[in-house]
Amino acid sequence: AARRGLPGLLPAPAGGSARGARTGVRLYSSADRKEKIDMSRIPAENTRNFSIIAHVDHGKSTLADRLLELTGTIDRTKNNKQVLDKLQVERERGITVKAQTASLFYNYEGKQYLLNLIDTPGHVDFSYEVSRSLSACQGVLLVVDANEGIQAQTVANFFLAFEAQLSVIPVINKIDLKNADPEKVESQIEKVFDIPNDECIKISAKLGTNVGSILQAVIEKIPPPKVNRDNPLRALVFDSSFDQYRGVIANVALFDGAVSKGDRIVSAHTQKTYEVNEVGILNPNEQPTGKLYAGQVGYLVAGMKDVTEAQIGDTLYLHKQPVEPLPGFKSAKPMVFAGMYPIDQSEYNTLKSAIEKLTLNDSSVTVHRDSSLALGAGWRLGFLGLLHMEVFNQRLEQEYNASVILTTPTVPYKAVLSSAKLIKEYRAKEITIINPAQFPDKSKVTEYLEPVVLGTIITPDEYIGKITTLCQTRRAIQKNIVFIDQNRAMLKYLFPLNEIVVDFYDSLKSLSSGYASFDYEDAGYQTAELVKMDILLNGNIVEELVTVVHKDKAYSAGKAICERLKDSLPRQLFEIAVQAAIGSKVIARETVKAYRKNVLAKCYGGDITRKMKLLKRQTEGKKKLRKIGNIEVPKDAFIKILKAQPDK
Ligand SMILES: Nc1nc2c(ncn2[C@@H]2O[C@H](COP(=O)(O)OP(=O)(O)OP(=O)(O)O)[C@@H](O)[C@H]2O)c(=O)[nH]1
Repeated sequence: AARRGLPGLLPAPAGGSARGARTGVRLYSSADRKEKIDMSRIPAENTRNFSIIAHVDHGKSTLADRLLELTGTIDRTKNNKQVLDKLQVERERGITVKAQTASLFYNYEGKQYLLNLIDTPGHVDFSYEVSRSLSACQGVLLVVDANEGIQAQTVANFFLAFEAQLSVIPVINKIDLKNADPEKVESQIEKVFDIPNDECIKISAKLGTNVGSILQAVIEKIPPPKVNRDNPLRALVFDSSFDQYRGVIANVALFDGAVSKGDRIVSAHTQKTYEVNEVGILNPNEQPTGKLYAGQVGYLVAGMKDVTEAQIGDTLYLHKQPVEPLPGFKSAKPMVFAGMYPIDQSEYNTLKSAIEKLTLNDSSVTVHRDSSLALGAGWRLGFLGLLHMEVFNQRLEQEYNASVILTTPTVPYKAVLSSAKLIKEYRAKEITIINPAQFPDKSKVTEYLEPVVLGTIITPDEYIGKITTLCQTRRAIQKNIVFIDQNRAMLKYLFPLNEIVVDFYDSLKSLSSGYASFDYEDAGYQTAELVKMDILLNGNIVEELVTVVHKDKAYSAGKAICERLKDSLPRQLFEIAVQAAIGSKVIARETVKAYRKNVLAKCYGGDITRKMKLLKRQTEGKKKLRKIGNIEVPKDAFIKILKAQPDK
């Protein structure tokens, strides 16, 4: 089953990440050194394709830095920190979002090996990237923190690798920490994953202790890729990005044959033919090699100018030598949908092209055109979780200078229709609702269905009581509980997705002082009593805030949203009624009082320059305002509400 998408983990503030500054990192330029690399000299038997997987913060990127240094790929005299985290958002938030690839050359027992390392993100929202990276690998390093031990995502990632039948090398990291207990972690690994404890490699990625033995294990324990260089080319596009000047850069893993600069290649997906302009390895910067052979992993530029041309999961082959396409990837299943609109409709086309380019690099986002009376023409985007949504939004801003309006995220509900008219309109009896504004009325449906997920929580036993209570308030059903050592338990719960999508992780973290971890996988749908809730300002519906809620929670959710909205709305010249309503029935109300006359008088006070200044500031501010009726709402008022969802 696909594992993905946890919401609510709103990361450390920009720039001030707990892991220290990440700026000033320079990649070692190896352009001269390896210009003439002859890739044919490295047979598939001497190639290893592997990935590092771990729970968030257990040290994947730090280990990757050490492996890059040890193999001379980057200069070890520099203070390298998370070299593979290239995106600005990754450096600011201190998390890996995109999987990156690096080819390492290593001499072992008189032979030269090519070790292709694919770094993967740790956060659950990005586990789609993990499974995609694994399809190009034969083995993984499963990194576990010697102090924290196995966490929910260690389990999830292990099973991704296990299901893909990859060799797993367990690595216990951070043995330098004062409270490290590698023996305890070894026995957890044996108990949960059935891996004999003498197979664990104990290291400190930070200090570099024992990292060399990892390279030996990679060579000895991970099998080389099974490929055939004599067959015609068969290359899997496992990632791609867009460069303004060169067009699409495809990351490829070669399963058969070879590809050279100047070759004519065909995309199995579009059947279009291209000429290869550049081909090479990632070192970790692009390093042209002129040719790549089966078993190798690298990049390729072939004049694909349109973002739709390089589909991730596509197979490339040589012109006139068609092959059976590789299986590709299951497409990602979005867990959270939100509307996205340009702040000003004149920016529609610019935003459209930015979204297209960014979705090429992040193929797990789904995009549908959408429009709204109040917000104009826009899109409805599907994300793997709330953090994923935030990161996408931030990347749009940082990499494309786009600023957008986002609506309240919703999970994909379903409705079984009873109205013949609607069945005809949708040409289906069961429909999926990804836009709360289109939620059909109770009188037109037989039943509503909500998505559910199977959640795994790993926690020290002292928090079990509090966690059980939290899960109950989220309508969860306990499925299982096992102890993974004397004082750590693994709990399994069936959750309605909408109960965990926003803030569950934050609540779990705070009640367990940060010690409990959480991950989940898709578990289908269940019937539910759902209602559509509108939020109104002086009687006008706020399109951004239409939501679907469980009937039993409507009152508390409505009240909390009204309170939050009241706090984030600036006072205006008149009173504002903030209401939550189901149909025509108002279930909660708050009031934002008007400015008092004498405050206004004081403020303007006859001082003309002061008045002008105020007016100027107001016009500048107008650009960031949304008008609902005659009420001016700052754009970030809604975002504040999204982030601080009601504790139901
Ligand atoms: N003491 C100690 N700290 C370590 C060690 N390895 C990593 N760290 C620290 O642990 C933190 C997380 O390390 P990262 O390498 O960024 O972790 P990650 O698993 O790549 O995290 P994501 O990319 O966000 O999934 C950083 O502050 C590292 O400096 C180690 O061996 N010892």
